[in-house]
Amino acid sequence: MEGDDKFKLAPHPKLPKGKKLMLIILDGWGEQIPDEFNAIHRAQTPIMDYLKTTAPEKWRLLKAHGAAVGLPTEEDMGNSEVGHNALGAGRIFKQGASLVDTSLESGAIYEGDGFKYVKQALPNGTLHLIGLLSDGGVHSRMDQLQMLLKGSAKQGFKRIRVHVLTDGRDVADGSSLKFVQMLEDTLGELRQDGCDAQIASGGGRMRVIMDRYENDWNVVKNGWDAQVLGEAPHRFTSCLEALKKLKEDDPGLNDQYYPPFVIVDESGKPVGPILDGDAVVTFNFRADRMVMLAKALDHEDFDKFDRVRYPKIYYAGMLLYDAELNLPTHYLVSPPQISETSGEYLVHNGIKSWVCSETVKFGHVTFVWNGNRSGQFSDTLEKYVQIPSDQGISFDKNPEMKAIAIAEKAAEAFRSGEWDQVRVNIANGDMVGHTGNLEATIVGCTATDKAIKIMLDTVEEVGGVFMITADHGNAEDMVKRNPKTGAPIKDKQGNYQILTSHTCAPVPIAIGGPGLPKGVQFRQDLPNAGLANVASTFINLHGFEAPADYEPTLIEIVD
Ligand SMILES: O=C(O)[C@H](O)COP(=O)(O)O
Ligand SMILES: [Mn+2]
Ligand SMILES: [Mn+2]
Repeated sequence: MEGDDKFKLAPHPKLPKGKKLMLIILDGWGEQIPDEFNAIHRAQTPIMDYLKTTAPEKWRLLKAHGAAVGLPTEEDMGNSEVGHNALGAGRIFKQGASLVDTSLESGAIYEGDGFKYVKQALPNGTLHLIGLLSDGGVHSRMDQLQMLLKGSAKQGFKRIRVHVLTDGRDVADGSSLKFVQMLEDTLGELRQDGCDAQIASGGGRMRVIMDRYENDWNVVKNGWDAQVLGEAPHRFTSCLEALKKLKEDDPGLNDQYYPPFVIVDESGKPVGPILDGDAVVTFNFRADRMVMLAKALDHEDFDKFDRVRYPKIYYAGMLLYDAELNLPTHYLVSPPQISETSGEYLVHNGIKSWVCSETVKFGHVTFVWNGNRSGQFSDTLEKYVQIPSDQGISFDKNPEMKAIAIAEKAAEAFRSGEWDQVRVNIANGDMVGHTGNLEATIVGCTATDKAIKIMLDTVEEVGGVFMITADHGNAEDMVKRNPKTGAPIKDKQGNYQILTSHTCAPVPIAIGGPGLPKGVQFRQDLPNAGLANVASTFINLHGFEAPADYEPTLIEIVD
């Protein structure tokens, strides 16, 4: 691995090689006003508090949303995919959301090979669109779906079926009613123009289709049964009716967790199973929660569950979801090309990395960190360790998650002296934050700080260096706010409206440890720095100059 000139980094003029670095990514941990809805503020976080207050020259904030992570607008909150891409790649790439916008606006999407393939279903095939109904901008966007629907009808599809996944995670719980109404309006317009367009099935994203990293294949099977086979435990004649009735029967039900349902006609027949000769597009641009379905749709050989029927279809993803696996084979828009990421530089310069998270974030700190690239750059210089996440429960039921287990394993790896970089992702702030359960999120954040203590104690013991940062905000704000005043918003019943989503808050970054060379501190001249500035910084701490095209380092060395 060593010796490839393209990746050879110059030694840093001042910083020595050989330092051991503990690199901790807190998922969903932003900086916000310390009020009662800030779960991080409410939690016991003595270590993070200490870092913030005792060494201001080694603590600062970073941008983690909008343009700083390649998203279309400054209103776009950050997310794990764009955050880990920026952290690992050291540069800002236009992300899927922006690329799809451009392609839809110019119409290029209909000229590409992907849509041409889908059109092979014409003249008789139905077009099925499957994806998340939301304007969260994390996995998909409502306005993109509306444009795609209209565009597809113009391209000649006379029969369209939409299989909706309700959100409540990147947007407010309960908002799915609004999105379904918007969708019905668009479908109504298409019907007026002579296109038979309808919703065919639905369900909440966490119970239907959108599992990730093979945590629970049953979630995908639920979707397959409803969307492809037209079979589900619930049958309704309209999607709005489904959402209302199911919530009446179970008032605590969150949009994320609607059970699968199919829409049937007056005779009780499902209106849109997927049949031979049909076209299917999964319209999420983000990959992680579409990969499993894409495998089920694309792979002739598939053994994760019994598909019962495997229709011969023309399937395309909105994006190529996995470039290594070439999955799916057909796609409408090319994903960002992210190469020469920090991990590749590290192995070519002999830096050994040990990387760990629990299942729900494992792919983020490995695959996404490496520019959406599967596998390791080196079998000898890297080790990726996955700790199984709890299955079948929402994370507020066990908000400590695997934080301590990850920390203990990381501490052990660090103490072994075998690894130059020990990199972990601690998931609690994000995964518990998404449940909207404030008390549980507080517990999750307390557990996170305890995990940090375990790792920093080891850094202290071994004489190493640490860097702690986060990928985007979430747990620091658990209430919807008035965008102008910032005041918490109450609903009609007088209850505060829970915020389950990420935020646009900046995230902290802290460096330290007994091994941090004297005089290293954060520069003052980069007030707008963001996550993409982190890679240069840790490359410096390993004793190398960062690649010339990376965003500038955050540190300087004062005498
Ligand atoms: O997929 C999810 O869980 C949310 O939509 C976004 O969260 P993440 O970006 O932290 O994964
Ligand atoms: Mn995240
Ligand atoms: Mn999240």
